[in-house]
Amino acid sequence: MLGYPRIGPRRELKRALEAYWDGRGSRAELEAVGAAIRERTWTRLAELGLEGLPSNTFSLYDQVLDTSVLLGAVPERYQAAEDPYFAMARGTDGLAPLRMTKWFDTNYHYIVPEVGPDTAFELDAAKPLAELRQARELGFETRPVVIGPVTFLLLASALDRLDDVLPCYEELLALLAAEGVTWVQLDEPALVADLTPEELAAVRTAYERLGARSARPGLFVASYFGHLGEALPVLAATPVEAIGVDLVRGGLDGLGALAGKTVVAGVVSGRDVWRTPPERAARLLSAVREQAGRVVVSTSCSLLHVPYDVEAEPDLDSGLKARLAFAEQKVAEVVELAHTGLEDGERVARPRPDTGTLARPDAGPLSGPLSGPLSRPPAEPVVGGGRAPYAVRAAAQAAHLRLPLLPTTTIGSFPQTGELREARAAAVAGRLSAADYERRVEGEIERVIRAQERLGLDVLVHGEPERNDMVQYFAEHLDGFAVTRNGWVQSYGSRCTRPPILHGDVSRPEPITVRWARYARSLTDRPVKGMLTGPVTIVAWSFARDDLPLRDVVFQVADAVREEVRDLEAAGVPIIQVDEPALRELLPLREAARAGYLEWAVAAYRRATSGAGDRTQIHTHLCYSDADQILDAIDGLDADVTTIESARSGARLLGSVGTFERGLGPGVYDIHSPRVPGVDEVERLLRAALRTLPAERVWVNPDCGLKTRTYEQVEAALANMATATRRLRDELAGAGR
Ligand SMILES: Nc1nc2c(c(=O)[nH]1)N[C@@H](CNc1ccc(C(=O)N[C@@H](CCC(=O)N[C@@H](CCC(=O)N[C@@H](CCC(=O)O)C(=O)O)C(=O)O)C(=O)O)cc1)CN2
Ligand code: MET
Ligand SMILES: [Zn+2]
Repeated sequence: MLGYPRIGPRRELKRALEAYWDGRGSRAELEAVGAAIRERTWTRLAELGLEGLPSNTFSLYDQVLDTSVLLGAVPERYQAAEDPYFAMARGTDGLAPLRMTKWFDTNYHYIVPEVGPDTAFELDAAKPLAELRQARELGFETRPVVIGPVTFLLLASALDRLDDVLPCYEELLALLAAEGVTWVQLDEPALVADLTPEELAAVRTAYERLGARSARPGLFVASYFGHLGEALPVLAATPVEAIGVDLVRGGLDGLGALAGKTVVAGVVSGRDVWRTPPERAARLLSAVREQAGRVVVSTSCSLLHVPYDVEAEPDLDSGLKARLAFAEQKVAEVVELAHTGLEDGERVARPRPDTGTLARPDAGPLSGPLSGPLSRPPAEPVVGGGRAPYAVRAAAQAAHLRLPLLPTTTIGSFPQTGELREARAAAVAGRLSAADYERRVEGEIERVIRAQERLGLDVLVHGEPERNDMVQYFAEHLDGFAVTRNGWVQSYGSRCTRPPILHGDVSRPEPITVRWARYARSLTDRPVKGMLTGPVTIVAWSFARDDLPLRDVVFQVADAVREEVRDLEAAGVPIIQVDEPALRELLPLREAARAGYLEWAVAAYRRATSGAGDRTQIHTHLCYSDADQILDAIDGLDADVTTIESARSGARLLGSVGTFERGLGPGVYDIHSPRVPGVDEVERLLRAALRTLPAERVWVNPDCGLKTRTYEQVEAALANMATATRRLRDELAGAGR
């Protein structure tokens, strides 16, 4: 398999990281936890019978950041920091972190490499060598995994530096060869997107050159998240010995070009939690064997994107559980398929390993997630929606809400304190009664409302204290979803989610958020906005059934959200925010499929929101910096106000949203970093926004929700945000507005 979860089966790494960051633990303690996780992983994989064990798939924060360090791309300004690695990842008091963004179409986030014309690449192979040696001491021979040069430079937007970076890779190959390493895995997921002729030429140059070295391990170039397309024949013509293909998403086209190569056949999906239908896998493996020199059975991508172990889920329905495979089960499938997985039933002449207790549950034949016609017919699109044109709505809302110029607001969540999480854990375990838990939530809502009043914010939120997560919470209250107890998947750094499992038809048995919105409203005279997660995001951050088109699944969720919007409005909530931070995430990696996706994704959002009256102000929130590509779609959502991440990339974003005709809140506070932005900094970002947008339509808000921050940080940052806003308001008033 191409990579493995590394947060630890009980999130040991998360705890160790957070202890280190808070000064409760030492760097040595953190390293020891990492070493223990790696040891456990190799031991387990070997027990499962996996033959090709990878190393260097562990990371203390992110594998792309590790690659920046490997290649010496550590910007000067971080070099003097006490811990440059975490300074790049998270920032320090005086230093903003590097940008963070989504890893292809996943909910994993990587640290964007900063490579300029002057970046002096210099190999620092300490990490891969240390992992290799640790594995050896434990008796395991491993295949080091590093991100390949083309993907690394494409992520850095610096492909022009290829000639300068290749010597580092050459040196790495020589070092690994000297260590006696026989294979190295170079990850090149960027090759499954549309590539320009220059980019294809870079693939050729890179692998011709690396392949030409005499003292080197075998080169295994791993592609994933789609089909290699035009890059396939290019790669095939280079001397690399092995090529990994994602047969779950990519299919068999063009594999004839790989005749002399080892094909690492990704037949077990690393992107879902369903067991692999054995007939489908066998068919694929047989087809590959006819075309390729040698076939290696593998996962379609790293297993980083799935939880560790189905067996850690005592509460899951046994019928559902029997259909599920997490990382351990998927590795067991790979091993099983390698021994029996050919269509003609021919056995590979190798002894079968003892998979012990980790063999699949005996639940009858493997099949897809669902069998039988369980579903409602696909929903009919809601045509046009019931809402008046924006100008009409805006006037109705202005009269109703009476907001000042440059209204201030937040994105929804307030800090999830330790006490709150403990109370929720106690309630789940039955140690705290439902009534007591609800009182705790109400207490927290009151605290959040009072804090916002004190800070002088204009549109208040209730703070989302009742939510463990913006997707899991809704999944827990909708039929058709199951949630896990330990199914954690890393999202970034120490932050994890438990993606719900969407296995059946979706419906909303009763209102979900209304009682909390009502309670919040009862505490204040200021407008409070209701807070919902949008249908695309709920599905994107769950593991969705794959027996229905994604569009139909999203529409089912949209109908449930629509009911909730209606109920909030009926309860008198004047502003309703429906978040779609994952709208961009599901954008197909290839251009040809994008318009089709955006059309139904936007239709789903409108279906969810268009039941609201004109006087109800609909907000949406998106948080990624590269919104440029989908601006028309964001516009198509037809939300009255859009709040969007921009603190770290303001200028670029503002350049493209200048034409946006409704309310817009470009984020002025980067909430992903513990750093508190100063008044001047916020003011500068606001001034930049006011240069491109008319003041009447500008909102003032952070980049995203505040749940990962502390109250101390949040209150200081929001106070600065409010002060900067007042300065600009006064200035605009003085200028005769
Ligand atoms: N699903 C999802 N994807 C997203 C985001 C998001 O908010 N949700 N935001 C963007 C960035 N990604 C993020 C992902 C996770 C978190 C995050 O804060 N995760 C929390 C866990 C959230 C959660 O499920 N909390 C539960 C469980 C908390 C917990 O750990 N409880 C303890 C016990 C209590 C304690 O002692 O603290 C335990 O179970 O052991 C709860 O609050 O109930 C974390 O890693 O710390 C933030 C952003 C993009 N993708
Ligand atoms: C990842 S987008 C988060 C939006 C959500 N309303 C929050 O504030 O947490
Ligand atoms: Zn957000």
